[in-house]
Amino acid sequence: MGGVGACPGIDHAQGLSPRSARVSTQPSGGTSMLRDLVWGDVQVIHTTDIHGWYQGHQKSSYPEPNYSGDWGDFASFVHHMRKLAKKKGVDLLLVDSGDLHDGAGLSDGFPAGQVDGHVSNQFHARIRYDLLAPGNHELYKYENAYDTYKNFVPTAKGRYVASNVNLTVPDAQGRNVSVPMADRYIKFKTSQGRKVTSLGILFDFTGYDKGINVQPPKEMIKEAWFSKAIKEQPDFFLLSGHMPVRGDGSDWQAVVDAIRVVHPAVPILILGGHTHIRDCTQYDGRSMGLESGRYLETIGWASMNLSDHHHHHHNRHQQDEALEAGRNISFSRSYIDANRRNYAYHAGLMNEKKLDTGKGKKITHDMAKVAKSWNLTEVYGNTPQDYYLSRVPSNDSSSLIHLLTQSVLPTVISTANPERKGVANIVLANSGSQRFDIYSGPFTKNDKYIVSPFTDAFQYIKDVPLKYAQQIVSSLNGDEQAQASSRRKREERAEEDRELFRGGHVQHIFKQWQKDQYENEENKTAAQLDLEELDARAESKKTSLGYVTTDRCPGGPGDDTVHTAIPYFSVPDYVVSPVSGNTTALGPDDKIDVVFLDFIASNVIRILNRLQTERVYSVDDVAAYASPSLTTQEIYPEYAKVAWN
Ligand SMILES: O=c1ccn([C@@H]2O[C@H](COP(=O)(O)O)[C@@H](O)[C@H]2O)c(=O)[nH]1
Repeated sequence: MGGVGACPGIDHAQGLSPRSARVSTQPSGGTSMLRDLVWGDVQVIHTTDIHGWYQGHQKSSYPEPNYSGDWGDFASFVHHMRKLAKKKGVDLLLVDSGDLHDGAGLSDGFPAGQVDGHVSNQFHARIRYDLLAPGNHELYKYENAYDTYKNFVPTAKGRYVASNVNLTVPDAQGRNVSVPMADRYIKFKTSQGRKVTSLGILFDFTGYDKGINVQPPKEMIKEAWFSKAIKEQPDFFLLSGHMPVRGDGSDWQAVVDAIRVVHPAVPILILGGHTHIRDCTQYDGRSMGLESGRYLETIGWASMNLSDHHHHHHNRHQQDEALEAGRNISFSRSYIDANRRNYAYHAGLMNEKKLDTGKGKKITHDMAKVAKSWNLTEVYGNTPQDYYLSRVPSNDSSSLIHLLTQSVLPTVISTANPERKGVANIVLANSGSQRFDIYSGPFTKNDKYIVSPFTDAFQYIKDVPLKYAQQIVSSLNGDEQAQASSRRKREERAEEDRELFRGGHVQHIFKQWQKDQYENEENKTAAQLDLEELDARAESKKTSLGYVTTDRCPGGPGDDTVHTAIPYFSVPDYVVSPVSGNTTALGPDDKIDVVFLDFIASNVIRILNRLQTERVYSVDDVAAYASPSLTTQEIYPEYAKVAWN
């Protein structure tokens, strides 16, 4: 990695000038906080887990301005970088690793009758990619998978690769047949004439819909087509896949091993995804795997130098390969904060105004048009302050969970059933239903898809004695200390985590990553810094908040911007509102309504039956609560209309 330093040729003052109405605050620090990209003779720009965030992060509270670049800005960046690569006479490839939709308005806020992700996929397709692969979110619902297959894959012009995913589709005669979602593998030549073999591999995902099939990667490498695909020697393998580059649930090492049996030395570059983290590892001295975050916050950069050892026009023999296997390739990686300032800096432009291309501006403009016609810009109310998912303890007044349990649920849900008016209640929710911070300023329709995206309904069990009702949440959360102190329990937990992962769940992994970053930084603060530095850091902390990545790749820190880790406090899995109404008059045997999300109904019933033996609760005791029906997606809009206007 290049050191921290100003880029020659950048006009810092102008580089920081505010640009758009979208975000009035600039990204953290100045360009002196940026680390240079390292170019080799092959480089990749990588996106993964965009989840519908094509309009970028639009709030001005930190760290959001760091990720304020939208898809139009990214298109302009790619244009300049491709030009730069051409000038340098090197290869630059653009790769995506799936999960294009589910998570923001431009994918999920579509009008009735359309398919989730259809329109946002069309925006994705406006940038030419060299390689794409499917994610698990493309496969939860058959209609999304089919729409991707029918309407998105063809736009990739032979560069969408699905090595282990099949769909069942009607053939010309109307009979159902199982077919690969896209090419199993592809071979192509780069603009500098290098021969590339590519795969697109999804992790061992089990949560797919009917009509879809995913083959575990470890089975896939035994297929005859796989042997055929890797037989011929390319200049390098370029593999994309919705699978973390290492750790639980990562089968990349198995794929590398399978290739190494045939090609001990051919360079392998892997672009992964799924867990939403920034990460990098090397499988051997001639391969590297990069994972590039989530939500259009991070643009990954991977580069390698092949020319030191190996001219790509030469035919290689196995013997030469074996010789080369002992020689390492120099790789480099960076995690670019997705904003205009950083794009301009890395593209070597004088300032961010120089970034815009006609195509980029048109994409931004067209997205705004869609957002307007879908009412994504509709403002429900003005949020008075930031509310954080995990930046503060969950009993802090700036906690989103505190807001949810103490204000939103009591205001919107506790009073939602006119027939139960006057009957006290508690409202239970799983904290996992909450997905993102709420930042001060307008709370829009777009925000509802970001903050509380699920459409889980509120149900209730009536007449539960208060003394039992009040114990439900702590029972649901379990006794963690007892779990942690038991080895057997820990192993059970690992098994549970593996199953969660195969079903597609990753939230626990991302949270652990956030926690590690904060703890690393806290330890550093205590051990390495003197008081004066601590003061200076406290001052700069507010504006330099962001990811502080530690990975397994050489070359120093990978984040392209120097950041301070965001504080992290864990949140209990289940949370609850206070008992509604006048509680002073209530005794332990008085009966109240227990309201909860349908998503957690079976757990609530099980726990109630554990807490008491007076009666056996079952699904027959459960009824819809809110009338008209309100889902988790609607609670903030409803609250904003009442409390933030
Ligand atoms: O309908 C739903 C689906 C999921 N959740 C919550 O999400 C997590 C899983 O998140 P991943 O990112 O897939 O790991 C799940 O545990 C629930 O807490 C939900 O509330 N409603």
